[in-house]
Amino acid sequence: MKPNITLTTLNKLKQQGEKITMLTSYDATFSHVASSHGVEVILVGDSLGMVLQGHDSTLPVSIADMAYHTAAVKRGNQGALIVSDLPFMAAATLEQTYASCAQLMQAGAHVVKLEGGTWLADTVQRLNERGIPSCIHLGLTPQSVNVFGGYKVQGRGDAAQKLFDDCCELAAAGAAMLLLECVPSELASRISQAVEIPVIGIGAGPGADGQVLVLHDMLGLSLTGRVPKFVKNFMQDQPSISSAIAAYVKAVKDGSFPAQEHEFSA
Ligand SMILES: Nc1nc(=O)c2c([nH]1)NC[C@@H]1CN(c3ccc(C(=O)N[C@@H](CCC(=O)O)C(=O)O)cc3)CN21
Ligand SMILES: CC(C)C(=O)C(=O)O
Ligand SMILES: [Mg+2]
Repeated sequence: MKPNITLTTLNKLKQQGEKITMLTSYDATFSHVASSHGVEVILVGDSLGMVLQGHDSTLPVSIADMAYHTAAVKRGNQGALIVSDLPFMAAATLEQTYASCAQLMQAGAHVVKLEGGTWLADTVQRLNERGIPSCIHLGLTPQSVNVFGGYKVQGRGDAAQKLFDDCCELAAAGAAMLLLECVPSELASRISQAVEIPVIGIGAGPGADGQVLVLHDMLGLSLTGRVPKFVKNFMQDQPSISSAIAAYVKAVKDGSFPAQEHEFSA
């Protein structure tokens, strides 16, 4: 039996320069497969609103949905660290944030993930005091798609320094992890080198400390036929789902994923 993955494990991997692998999963069976094929972090993502529920954004997902899927993931998990998304408006006030986090942690999450910037610094500190480590998701935060006016690359031009400063401030406030989505590779590298905590990227280039993809995307399954640039179909050259997930882990570990074709420039 391998020991369970904890934040200590992830910090050690970063220090040793070994890439961290993260993959979304929403049920017991896929969590069993992912965790037993070397995926260190399972993300119960609110992307389930799109890939499981068929919505055109993540906004309709409820805290009850997230708790339900987190509980299922926990039952299949073989030692991975479970990170669960706080869905849209589940952290609008501090009281609500506590109640939402309690539901996710009691369902089986080890870490909660919140979308946002420095305005979360106080929340991060208060959650730590209450025994809840947090991962802060910055860059393209899909719950703000209506503010952005589409799923667009973030952190270009003048926005780069602001994003860098936000990441440093959240790390100093005590965030356990950062997740950067759709940002230029150079910026993600610079942030990963500047903070001590693990930085996971999706569409953030090879310089992040780890990578994440949506399970359905890397299995080549799409409802719309339009996949983001950062996605690679790992089923292409593999005979089974298990071997596709193993190939993803290997490609992240050996640095062959993400390749240049999956990156965004400044
Ligand atoms: N299946 C799935 N995969 C995901 O990665 C994902 C979800 N769902 N749902 C929640 C968010 C939404 N995400 C998205 C969706 C679209 C793009 C996209 O089309 N990006 C453009 C970049 C446009 C630009 O250049 O500014 C691309 O070409 O990839 C990116 C992230 C990531 N997340
Ligand atoms: C795309 C990843 C990072 C996510 O937040 C999700 O799956 O919900
Ligand atoms: Mg999400």
